[in-house]
Amino acid sequence: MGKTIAEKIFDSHLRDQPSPDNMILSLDVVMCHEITTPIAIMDLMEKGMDKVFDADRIKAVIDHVTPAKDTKTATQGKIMREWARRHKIKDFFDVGENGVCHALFPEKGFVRPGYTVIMGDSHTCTHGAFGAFAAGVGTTDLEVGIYKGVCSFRAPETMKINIVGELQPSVTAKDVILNIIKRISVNGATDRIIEFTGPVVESFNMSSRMTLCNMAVEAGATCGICLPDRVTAEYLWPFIRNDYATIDDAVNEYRQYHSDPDAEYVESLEIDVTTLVPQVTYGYKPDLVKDINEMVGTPVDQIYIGSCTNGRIEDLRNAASILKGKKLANSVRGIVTPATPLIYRQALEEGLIAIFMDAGFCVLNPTCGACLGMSSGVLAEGESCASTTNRNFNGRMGKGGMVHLMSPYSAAATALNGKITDPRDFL
Ligand SMILES: CC(C)[C@H](C(=O)O)[C@@H](O)C(=O)O
Ligand code: SF4
Repeated sequence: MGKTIAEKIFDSHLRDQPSPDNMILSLDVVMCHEITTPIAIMDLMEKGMDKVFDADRIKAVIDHVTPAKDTKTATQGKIMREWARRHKIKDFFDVGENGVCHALFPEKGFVRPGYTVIMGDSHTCTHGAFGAFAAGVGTTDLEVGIYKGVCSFRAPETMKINIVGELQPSVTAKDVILNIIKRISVNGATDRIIEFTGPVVESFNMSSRMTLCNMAVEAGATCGICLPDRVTAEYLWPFIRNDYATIDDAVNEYRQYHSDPDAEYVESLEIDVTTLVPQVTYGYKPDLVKDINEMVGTPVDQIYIGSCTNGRIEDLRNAASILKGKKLANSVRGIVTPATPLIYRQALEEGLIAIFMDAGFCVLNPTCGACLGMSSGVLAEGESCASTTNRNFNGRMGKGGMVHLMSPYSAAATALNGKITDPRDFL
């Protein structure tokens, strides 16, 4: 019987299998940020187990609230910083070099096809865009991962979503994934891996693939995964050029991870995106999604462009293409957060930062901040935000606040009118 990509990755990393549904895998990368890792560090210290399995395989960043906003977040940063120094973790990113983990780590080339990756963060699924198995875990698993470099998973069950058709201008990966979550619901992929396949995914660059995989968890999935191909190899080329004579060699090797034609899936769906229009959420769950035309005119108070979902250069370019030479409405405030320092620099060099500033946006340093309502753009009660992020839970960006998830194109169009606006009006 054939195997899926996830089954192949599990097979190649299997250390032990105490029961059919308890597969202990070796880990290639353990990622850490300052919200969940300090708890694990403190616990390991208390148990006299302050050790890391392999300092080179640990990647750490202070990203959620940075620079620190108060004593609590400053302490979290301090614990991470001291731990990274103590264990000589060289890939540790502190103020000035730090960016949103799921944008920064791919940019550094830390994730490769066939890898196993964990992090104490639910959007770790983003890294599946590289053909890796990447899952968010709780504190106990994180501790074991840091200490021993292994993690226990259930046997993988994969749901295949084949995306076909042709996207219309200003309809993006964000609209595709919002529409998928709408169709399958927030529980549609619970405890499953979503394998995204088909010509639309193949045509996506890594940034769009990351957007797609990023929100797999919003449908309950453990991981989203794309098959690694030439696009993946080209993105990774600066990091793998010493390992392969040519890009073709890398592409050929990556083929070993592709799911076999006779692999078994728990469910297979096909989605034709040809008639898909921009999508927007309207409630407190990411599956409460409407076509944008049904939401047009809904007033908002804030626009937020950033996060691990849509804070990459492509996203800033898309938003800037609509904002260029225009001003945001008087009734709204706009915030843009390039997800990493490199993206920030690129945006500066390309003149995008000037476009945002001329439009009246506040440009922030790379951080999660307002995405999870912790800093830098928290909403007041009763306020709403047009946001390129991934979660619209009640109070997500501030108690009593409402979040409308949408693409950077839609957020930019909405900024100009102060109410939800179809970006196709600006084509
Ligand atoms: C703080 C962290 C644990 C959390 C997560 O796991 O996703 C955050 O990144 C989020 O998006 O809500
Ligand atoms: S940007 Fe938002 S969703 Fe992504 S890791 Fe940070 S808080 Fe979580």
